Amino acid sequence: MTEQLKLKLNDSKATRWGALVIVAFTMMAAYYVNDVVAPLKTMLETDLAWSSTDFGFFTGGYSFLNVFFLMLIWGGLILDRFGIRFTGKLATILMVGGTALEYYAMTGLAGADATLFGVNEIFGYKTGVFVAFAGYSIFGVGAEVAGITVSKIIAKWFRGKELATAMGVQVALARIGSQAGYAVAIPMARALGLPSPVLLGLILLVGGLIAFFIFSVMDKKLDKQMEEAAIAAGTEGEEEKFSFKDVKNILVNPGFWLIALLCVLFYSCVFPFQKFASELMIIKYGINENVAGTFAGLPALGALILTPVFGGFIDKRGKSASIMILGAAMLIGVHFIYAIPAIDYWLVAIALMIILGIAFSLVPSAMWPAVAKIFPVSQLGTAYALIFFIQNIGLWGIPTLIGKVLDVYCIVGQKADGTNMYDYTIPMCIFTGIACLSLVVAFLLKRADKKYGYQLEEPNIQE
Ligand SMILES: NCCCC[C@H](NC(=O)[C@@H](N)CCCCN)C(=O)O
Repeated sequence: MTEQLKLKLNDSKATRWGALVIVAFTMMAAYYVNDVVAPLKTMLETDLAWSSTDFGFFTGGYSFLNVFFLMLIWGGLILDRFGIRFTGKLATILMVGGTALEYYAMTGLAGADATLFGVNEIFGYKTGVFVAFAGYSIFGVGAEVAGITVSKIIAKWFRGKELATAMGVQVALARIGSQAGYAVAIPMARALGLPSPVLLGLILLVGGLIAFFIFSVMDKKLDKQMEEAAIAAGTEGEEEKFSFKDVKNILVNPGFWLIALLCVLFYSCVFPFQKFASELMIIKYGINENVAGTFAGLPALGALILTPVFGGFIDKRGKSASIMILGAAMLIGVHFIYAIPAIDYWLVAIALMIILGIAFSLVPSAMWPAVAKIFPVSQLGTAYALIFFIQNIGLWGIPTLIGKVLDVYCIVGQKADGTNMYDYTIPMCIFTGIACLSLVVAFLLKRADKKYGYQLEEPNIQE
């Protein structure tokens, strides 16, 4: 009986995986909203008069507040100070509010002449574009803070259990949200109106908020059980708290900088590329608009299946550093072939998307558990927040740059409906260059692993 009483909620496999599914649903909704506007780029041009610069500005909005107002850093501090339940709810509320604003911009402020408080231009952007950007920026703060919160939740609920697999499964579930966003956006927008996919995202996020409240009840119970267990073991009050010394320790670790650099370079070649990929599919490869989004979302679909598979391999065999090198090398091949003007056969485009999906599974499944190998658990939340912060610089800068480059250097004509035709060679060369840098960093990480003994090449599960 006493043994029974000592069992904590997360000792039950069904309960801890149930908790994971609940918070993963919130993240799935977040990834859906994050990606659902990307395939609508051309429709935004025709229906709302957005230019490529407007689209790049909006897309970069996801990271704007995180980078320039250090929101991820504040989010990390709030997380460590006020805990996962408060931060998770706050982050989800921000996502709901931001998406509602984005939806309003695409309905109430649609078109070039829309005005808000009598103005039809804010900082040189159409009012509708700026408000959509503001909404997406608020959503981006919520999504990123929710991301670090969920990482910490997994570390808490799965410590000493299936930690890496749980992280892989959470990322895989998030990819379902991305793929759904890419797949439904155009057909739904055509059938029910341009902003309807965003409205669906808003509804999903409200569901995600409810899910987080349910999780909070479970987590509160777990905390109580942990306290009781700590009192019984005489270890109460020994829980490691956040300290500013941790930040210094993280920043002086070369492993941190190499992972952060690899993260920003690698992800800058994937997420921002995907935002423009639907249009690339349509213009360069002649793929039908209705399915272009589905193809652009293929990496997410591949990653959904492969991330847990590669995670399992890494758990058993190790080779994380080598796997990151392989993923970065594949990324170079993909972007380089997309950049070649003469190769415009649609099957090649799809094959490359599938290869990108494999690379997109290899690197994250090796990278995120590697962070947990380099840093002690007490520094993990802060380390993830700092890495996400640096990554967000790329997620803001690259789409902004690509949008501008498209408008300034790449317009090659106009379609019958008046929208621009773009030559994507220069943007794809930019992505190829960044991918090359990521390969260099991956090699440096492998060298640092040998030098500093991070054990990245060792399996996680010792037999
Ligand atoms: N335990 C960490 C999991 C991170 C997963 C990773 N997400 C990110 O890097 C986010 N900062 C950015 C998400 C942007 C979504 N389009 C991932 O691979 O998704």
